[in-house]
Amino acid sequence: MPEGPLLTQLDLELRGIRKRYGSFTAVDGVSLEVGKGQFVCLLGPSGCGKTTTLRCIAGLEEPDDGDILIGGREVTGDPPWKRDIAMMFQDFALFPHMSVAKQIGFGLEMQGRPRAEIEARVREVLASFEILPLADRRPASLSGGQKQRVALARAMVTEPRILLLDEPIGALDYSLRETVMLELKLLQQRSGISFIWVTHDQNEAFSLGDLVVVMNHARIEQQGPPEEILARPRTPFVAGFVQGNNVFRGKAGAIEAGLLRIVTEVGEFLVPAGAHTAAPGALVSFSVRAERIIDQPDAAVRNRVTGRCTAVEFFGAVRRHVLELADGSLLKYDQFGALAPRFVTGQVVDLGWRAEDAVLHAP
Ligand SMILES: Nc1ncnc2c1ncn2[C@@H]1O[C@H](COP(=O)(O)OP(=O)(O)OP(=O)(O)O)[C@@H](O)[C@H]1O
Repeated sequence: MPEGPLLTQLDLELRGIRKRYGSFTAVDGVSLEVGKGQFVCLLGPSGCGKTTTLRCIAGLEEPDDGDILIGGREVTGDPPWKRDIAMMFQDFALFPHMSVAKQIGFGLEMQGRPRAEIEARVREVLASFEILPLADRRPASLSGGQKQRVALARAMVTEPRILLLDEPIGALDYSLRETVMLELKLLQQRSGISFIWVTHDQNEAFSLGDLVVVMNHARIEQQGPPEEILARPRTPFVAGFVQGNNVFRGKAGAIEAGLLRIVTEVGEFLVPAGAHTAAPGALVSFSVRAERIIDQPDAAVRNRVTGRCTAVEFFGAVRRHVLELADGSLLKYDQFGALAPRFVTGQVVDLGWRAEDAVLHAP
């Protein structure tokens, strides 16, 4: 196939990557396209295959099937050092006996660059990561945040096309993470290097990623910009995994005026049918976000339920009410701002949502 302009613009392309360990399939047909300088987050629960996918991209694992292209060039059988990538691990893997300046220059030394060039480049990187005063220190004397910057500087100094990061801020104190995330995003944008960032933390993925790739059981369930994944979860797994969704399952009824009727244990609801053609009686699922729930809905609100409030929780700017429905399932209703709670534990209330606020999942 001729190499068109579109192909060469991609920093990374995975075509049907499959990796087995004995009879266990850790990655099952993963395909992904990463544009120039994109920030991609691989998100999913423990064991879903994120790290194995990253290790295949790095060349630390060889896939059983599929192709890997970096910068439009096939690299599937190449060793890591021939791939125009760098990696950063959760424990940072700094060399304990080397000064900060020395380890930042290490990759350039390995490339056999002239000494003067290495010195100049290391100073430049130390300055841009604001760690010049740490140049002569050893890793043992650095704080977690400082180690993180050194590891990142070391990974980015050779200007790889792609930086692969496995839970890179997982070891940092929670209070540090927000600042570090902001810094990392700015550094990534300035560098133009694509980041492939593995995390099980959806806050990280949604605040950093241009593209979020949600994995489950060795496969990609959904990929897209964060807004799209939040607003339009494609499967019940994605809807359930992403905070704040209420997921309902039921049987498909008729479609009228573009709305599919769904019969559940707690009532009948109308959901925009979109392009879906669910046969009557087919099992289907849909979700509605907690902030879309309406308290004391008026007659125009066609989807309605009754629930008993079991808890009122408060996180940051959101007050979440948890209600038990007739079948024992729980419904979340979020209220924004530091307003008084709408109701108290034990109270039985009517709630609803507009049909257009519900999202039908793919069959
Ligand atoms: N070398 C190996 N031999 C056998 N099984 C493995 C090997 N490496 C990974 N696995 C299995 O493959 C599956 C996917 O592992 P992977 O590390 O990719 O998951 P993950 O999504 O990164 O999880 P976590 O967030 O816990 O790191 C797991 O069930 C794991 O036990």
